[in-house]
Amino acid sequence: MANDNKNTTKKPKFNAYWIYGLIGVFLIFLIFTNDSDSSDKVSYSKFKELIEYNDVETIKVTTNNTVAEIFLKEGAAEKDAYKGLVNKKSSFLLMGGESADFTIKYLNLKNFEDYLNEIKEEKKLDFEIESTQQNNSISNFIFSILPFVLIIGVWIFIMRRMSGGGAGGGGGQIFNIGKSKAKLFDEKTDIKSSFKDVAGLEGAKEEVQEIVDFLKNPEKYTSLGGKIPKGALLVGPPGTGKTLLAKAVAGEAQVPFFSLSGSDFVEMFVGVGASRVRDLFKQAKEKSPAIIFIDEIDAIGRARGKNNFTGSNDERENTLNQLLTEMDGFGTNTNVIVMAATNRADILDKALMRAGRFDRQIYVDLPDLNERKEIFEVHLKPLKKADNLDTDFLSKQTPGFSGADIANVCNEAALIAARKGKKAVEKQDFLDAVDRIVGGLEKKNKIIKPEEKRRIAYHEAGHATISWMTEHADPLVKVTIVPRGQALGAAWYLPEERQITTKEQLLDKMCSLLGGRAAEEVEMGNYSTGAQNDLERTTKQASAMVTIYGLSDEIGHLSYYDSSGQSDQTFLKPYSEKTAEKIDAEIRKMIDEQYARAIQILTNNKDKLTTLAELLLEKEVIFKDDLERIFGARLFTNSDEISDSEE
Ligand SMILES: Nc1ncnc2c1ncn2[C@@H]1O[C@H](COP(=O)(O)OP(=O)(O)OP(=O)(O)O)[C@@H](O)[C@H]1O
Ligand SMILES: [Zn+2]
Repeated sequence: MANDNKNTTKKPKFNAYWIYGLIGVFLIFLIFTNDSDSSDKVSYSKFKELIEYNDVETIKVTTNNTVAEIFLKEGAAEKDAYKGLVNKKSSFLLMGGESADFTIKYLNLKNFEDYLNEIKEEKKLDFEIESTQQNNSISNFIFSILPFVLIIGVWIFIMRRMSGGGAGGGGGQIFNIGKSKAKLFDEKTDIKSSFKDVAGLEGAKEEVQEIVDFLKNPEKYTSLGGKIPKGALLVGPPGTGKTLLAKAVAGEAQVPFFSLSGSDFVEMFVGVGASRVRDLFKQAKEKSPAIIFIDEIDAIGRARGKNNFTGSNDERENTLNQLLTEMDGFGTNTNVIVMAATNRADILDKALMRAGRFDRQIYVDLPDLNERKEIFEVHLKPLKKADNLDTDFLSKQTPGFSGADIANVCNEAALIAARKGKKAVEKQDFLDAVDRIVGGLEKKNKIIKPEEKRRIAYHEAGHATISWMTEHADPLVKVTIVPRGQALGAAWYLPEERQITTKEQLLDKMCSLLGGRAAEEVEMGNYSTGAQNDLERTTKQASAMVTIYGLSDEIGHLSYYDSSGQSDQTFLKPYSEKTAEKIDAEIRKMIDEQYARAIQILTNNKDKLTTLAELLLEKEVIFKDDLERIFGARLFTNSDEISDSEE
């Protein structure tokens, strides 16, 4: 989250009365609604369980509030399994009603009725459907009227207070609930960010440059009939500068910037989220060209589940649907671009990523050594610091830190120096600040200890060495030990373009996958859990080679794969136990052989492995050039698309 909220503008002046009033009304409302179905709501699965065990006597389905009341059989409520679920009936009895043991909410009356009809015979239960609550007892009548009387009373009271307070037009504010909560940063007065303020992130900046160009000069693009991007998704760990980057785009393009968080859409009132989305886009269109920035979009963008019985996520889904509709709705001439940030792209609804929505994903990763240095330089600028301060040194002390962590270090160091009455912030203050922040980060498991870092460096160097030394492995472009998502380090490859792969190629690939663990053994003499992903991939690959592609001598030219996916259950394992044993042995043999080969290659090239690992420890990220310097030019050819990485 950006920490420079002081730029906030155009926030309506608050009149506190209506908030208190609203809370009052809401409380009253809660008290009464809770009383009128004082029995506890149970989940649908619990309900099924009750039915399953024949514990339900009658079900009373009311059609006006999608609630069904459930009455248990004599004695069932005392069962241990339902302890704590069955309610205390006192409050309801006061009002002269007969209390249900449970209630559940159902979603669709027709489906629910069908379901009940289906099980009625078997489970011997009664159910009745009543369209309105016809309860004529006087006390019930009073109790059903009273809340409304009270609500209206409070309402009148608030309105009086508000107009009495003389706040012009204050009464209208209550209706602002459906208005977007976006903070507007005006391009002329508020946005001072530019790409200069964003240190590092060269790749990401290059990608958003296109958005800047477009916002500055939309005609240039549209006149050629090109389609303009509507949305870009910034993906990366917290504090890596996603908000900063989006704001810098607005600053560079000199357009207004609407900023809000995904959770701002979600309120307790139904329909508010969707109406806020509508309002946000309306405002942005009025000011276009403009940028809308939605931080933490996962709050509304999580994958929509199947409509479950209780329909609890409806509100969030409505909000998401409205967002999708708005994004589809505005044409290319609207000149509003939506940028959103998340650190969990994997849980987002796929519909968000479809063409014409957030079809661009921009990765914003944790900074490497050099980038950290640049970030330090940005945040050191406003500080009064000692002359001999060495940013190289500082960035070496902060592996795994995000940009926000570094900003924090600088601020903390200044505070520490001030507390000591110093005239300038000194190296020791930064070290103290780092210690303090590491303490916090260690709890979050983000900090890598020096001996772990060494192991990661050797592991990655192992992958790199093998793929450089074997003919068919994909050549490397980059190796890093900067943590990235779940991975502690990674190596990127140039895959050769090929439609079919030979056995030799697959074996070389396996060998380089195993190179990480092999390097740990060669250097440290033991293994770690760090190779889990490598081993998983190797095992899957070997298994596919043996059982699917017919690439094992022992099993021969057979494939046990059924591409039609229609084979009968009994044919899932269309081989004998004996063959199964052979398959296991073949997979094991194949992997063992490649592992031994990896050990061999690394032992023969131990000096190069060491040079590479030490260089990695020093620089954290190294490129093809560095590898060439260590190993000499690679003998084998390659093409130019970057493939996936190895951890
Ligand atoms: N690359 C960077 N260059 C300079 N400062 C940075 C950088 N990355 C982060 N910062 C500092 O960290 C602060 C927080 O960053 P920002 O809010 O943009 O992170 P974020 O990725 O949006 O985080 P979150 O996911 O928590 O919202 C920024 O205001 C800035 O001071
Ligand atoms: Zn690995």
